[in-house]
Amino acid sequence: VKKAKTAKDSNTHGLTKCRVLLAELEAHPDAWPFLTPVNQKAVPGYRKVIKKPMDLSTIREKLTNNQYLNLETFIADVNLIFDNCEKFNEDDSEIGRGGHSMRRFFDKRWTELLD
Ligand SMILES: Cn1cc(C(=O)NCCCNC(=O)c2ccc(F)cc2)ccc1=O
Repeated sequence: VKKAKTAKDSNTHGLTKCRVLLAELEAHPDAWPFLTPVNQKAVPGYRKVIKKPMDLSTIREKLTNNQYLNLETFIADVNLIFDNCEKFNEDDSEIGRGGHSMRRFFDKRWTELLD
């Protein structure tokens, strides 16, 4: 029997789904370019082109610090990783293909986890 949803309940369930989704993204074979912030000293042009860098370790930090209000704000940061990747990398490159692969995986998994 589905309990009446309070704001707190939705938040808790939403955050549990964030933890599940983040763990799966971190464990994905194509996750390696996205596990840590892009090294802006080592990657020419990145600082100028990408206005809002994002990566899985930063999302992990924000989740640990309770900085995500709900599933939507979490999904927005994950999509930022993939949008940055598409902006900076050719589709036909190792990292570009990895970003598309991860986005397809994420889209499938969060829609499966929806209530
Ligand atoms: C998302 N993006 C990443 C890069 C990039 O060059 N990233 C370097 C990845 C180096 N990191 C690793 O190799 C690694 C990290 C953790 C791990 F557990 C195993 C391997 C360049 C453009 C771009 O748009």
